[in-house]
Amino acid sequence: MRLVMAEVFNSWQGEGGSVEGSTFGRRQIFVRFAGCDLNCVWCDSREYIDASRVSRWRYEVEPFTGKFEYRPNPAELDDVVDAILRLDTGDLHSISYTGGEPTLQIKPLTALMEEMRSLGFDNFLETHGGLPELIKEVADLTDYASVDIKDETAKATEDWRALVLREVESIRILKEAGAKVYAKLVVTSETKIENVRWYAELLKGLAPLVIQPREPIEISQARLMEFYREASLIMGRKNVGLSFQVHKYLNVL
Ligand SMILES: C[S@@+](CC[C@H](N)C(=O)[O-])C[C@H]1O[C@@H](n2cnc3c(N)ncnc32)[C@H](O)[C@@H]1O
Ligand SMILES: Nc1nc2[nH]cc(C(=O)O)c2c(=O)[nH]1
Ligand code: SF4
Ligand SMILES: [Mg+2]
Repeated sequence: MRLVMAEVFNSWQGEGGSVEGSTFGRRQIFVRFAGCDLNCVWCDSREYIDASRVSRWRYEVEPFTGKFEYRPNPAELDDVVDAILRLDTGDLHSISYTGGEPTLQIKPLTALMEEMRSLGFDNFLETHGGLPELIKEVADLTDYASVDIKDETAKATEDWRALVLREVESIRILKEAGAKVYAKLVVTSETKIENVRWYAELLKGLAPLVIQPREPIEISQARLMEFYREASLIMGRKNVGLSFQVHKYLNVL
């Protein structure tokens, strides 16, 4: 089976903060799929959005060396499994499937999640959650999931409100399948407080929320904490947390 890959590397999870279901600070192997159907203005993986332009993929040869080997796309699934197992440092919390959007290549994603689970690994799905019908196909294979809520200011797609509703549906599907799920909202200085209230109402009683400033950070602390407070008043003070892309500050992948 073939798939269009971006990269495979070993690092620790830099996002998710401390809410229930977060894998922040845990050692993972990141399997980044190429291709995305959205176009968030602040996407830090932009070079992988158009899969037709990702002619080769890379895998780290030794953790934290930044040394990679390159292979042409499409990748053979077995080669991706080999790259993951070669990077197994014996202390892995889980395997992170990210991208681009991993659910767009649902067949190879499913096969990979099945294979890694059969080898005794937990599966962490990092998804924009905009494709609930595809989420259904991997929900039973998902142990942990981070599902984005794409704020209006992400400009991810035309009908952003419909996207948010699909993301909430994906969270529900994953929860019902037994996964530990949290929602991640990337905010900017332009994010509207009334939208934060709307997201919080949708998530109340469903899943905890992390609020993650868009990097590079341009939102004020005051504004960030205003969003935090509004969400907490609606969702409950134990169900909201902050998340920062900590790996970027420590210059690790
Ligand atoms: C690159 S995306 C890939 C997974 C999936 N397509 C998604 O958007 O959730 C992984 C995570 O990085 C976050 N992210 C990407 N660029 C960011 C930025 N500039 N600032 C903050 N978070 C960012 C996304 O919101 C998402 O939670
Ligand atoms: N260390 C580290 N943590 C991450 N959390 C989410 C990431 C992503 O790009 O999916 C990511 C990433 O790229 N690196
Ligand atoms: S959905 Fe994820 S990969 Fe796609 S553009 Fe947005 S942040 Fe980037
Ligand atoms: Mg990243």
